[in-house]
Amino acid sequence: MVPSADLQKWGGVHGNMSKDMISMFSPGTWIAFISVYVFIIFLFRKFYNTNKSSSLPLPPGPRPWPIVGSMFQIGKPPHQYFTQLAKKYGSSIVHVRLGYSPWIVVHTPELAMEVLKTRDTAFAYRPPTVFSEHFSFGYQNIAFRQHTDATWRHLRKLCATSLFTPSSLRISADLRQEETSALVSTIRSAAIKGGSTFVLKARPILYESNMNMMSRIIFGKRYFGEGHSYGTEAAAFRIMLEQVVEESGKTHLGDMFPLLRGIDLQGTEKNLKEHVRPGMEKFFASRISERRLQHQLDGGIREHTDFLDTLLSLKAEDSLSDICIMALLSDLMSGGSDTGTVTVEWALSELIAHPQQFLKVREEIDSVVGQNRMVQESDLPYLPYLHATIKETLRLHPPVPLLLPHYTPVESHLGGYKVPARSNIIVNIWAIGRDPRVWRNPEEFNPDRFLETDMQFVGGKQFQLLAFSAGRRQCPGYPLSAIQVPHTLASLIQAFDWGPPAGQKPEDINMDEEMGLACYRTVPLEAAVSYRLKLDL
Ligand code: HEM
Repeated sequence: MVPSADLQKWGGVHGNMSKDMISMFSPGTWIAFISVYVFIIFLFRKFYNTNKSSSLPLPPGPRPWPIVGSMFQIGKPPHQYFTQLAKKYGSSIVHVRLGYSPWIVVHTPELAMEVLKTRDTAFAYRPPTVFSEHFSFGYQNIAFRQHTDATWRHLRKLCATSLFTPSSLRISADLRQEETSALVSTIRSAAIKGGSTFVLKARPILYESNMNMMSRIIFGKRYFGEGHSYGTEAAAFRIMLEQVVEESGKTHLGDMFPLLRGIDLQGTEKNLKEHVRPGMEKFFASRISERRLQHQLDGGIREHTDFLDTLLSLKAEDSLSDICIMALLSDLMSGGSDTGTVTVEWALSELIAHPQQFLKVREEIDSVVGQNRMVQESDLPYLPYLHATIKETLRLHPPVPLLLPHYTPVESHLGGYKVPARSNIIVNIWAIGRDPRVWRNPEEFNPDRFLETDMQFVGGKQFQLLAFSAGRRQCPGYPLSAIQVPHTLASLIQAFDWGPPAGQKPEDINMDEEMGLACYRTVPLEAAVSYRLKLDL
């Protein structure tokens, strides 16, 4: 059963009932009522509760303050805070209470396997949250729908069999190549104009390129940079993105105190309900209706050129409601936006900080592709060191370091400890990626370690390298990222020399992290960049 509905119903029922009930009874009747209620619960727990996990202890963790729990102790970024807690309590599983919400955080491949594989069915739920409810149009998307829901399985299957198949990805190969070439050409113009002292602020330009690529793959339009021609529509798109990023970073009291949900003391839910969600709905509904019109004008002969075409042309038995299509579109846009951007930004940062490894990637590309043509997606299978570099980057800097929260609506157990009902189950993949018991010299950036093993991101065989997660909730966008991220990185390394800005040394590159929609560099990357290929490429 989806727990969200229950929680909201309880909040609503309490909210509506309390006034009438209070005036109906005298204080004495109330005290008697509460005493009987507590006594019945005590008897029930003592004699009828056969749940074995109840007798287990909770995992160790900070002693929670009354009511607020450890809300005010949680440090930033949270993955580093949890890692410190695990060290402090000498335990690979810890328990932290935030308000009334229990969080169970695991820090080893073995416990990750228990969450994501062995007991996947028990822990693949998602917690109901204020943001996820509105962002997903009422839990209609993949990321926040419960895995027990048949439509969730249908949506995941659609991704695997229609959107991210090798043949559908081949269809979008040309547009990815165009966007990567546009990225190279924009940086080249800026570098030539800027001369020998040119310093590139990498993140905005990587972000715009990534968003253009995603929006073209998904609904055939680009909204950033030169050559986009959708004035107000592009503005609406950007506003929508900004709002989603801002809202996703907010703490909602209703998530930690479910009974406060209806009151919305901070007014944050009102904003989501009245501005953010309608803005998203308007934007995506317009894309759907204009495409339907286009299909009518084309007389049904339009080929499936992007995801939206595919989603609107599904057979009757597979077809989706408009609200579900909108939720899926927002899922795919947000899933693929910052994750790809930060991966390339972190990879460039590490390579600038490690010039020897940079030269190794460069030499590999030059020897396979040469310097007379741009690297293409078809070259990727012949660039093992490039892939090892991306694995090493994602080991140290997973864009989603705690995965999305998993959840259990009922009491359970994990690693020999009790897991209370309605707990968030968190897999700290950042900690696993830096654990000396799992990796030799874990803090060292050394892509060579992946040349010695055949460790893959997906496949469910190992639980050390979990940037795309595993099991039921494993990232469905992996097949796209597995092409797009290495291709973008290879193109940038092939076309440009990269180094720290004048006056800085490679070892000065700051690697501090902060959390937003993904895990970013605290100081966005700035690099000295110069073009190295022929100008007519
Ligand atoms: C470097 C790129 C990416 C990384 C590192 C990444 C990582 C992740 C992670 C860690 C999760 C959470 C899994 C869990 O909770 O166990 C996830 C979920 C998801 N990702 Fe990705 N992702 C990437 C790219 C993409 C792309 C390109 C798309 C779509 C176009 C996408 C769509 C999704 C969706 C829809 C989910 C929710 C799955 C579910 O809850 O069933 N991701 N991703």
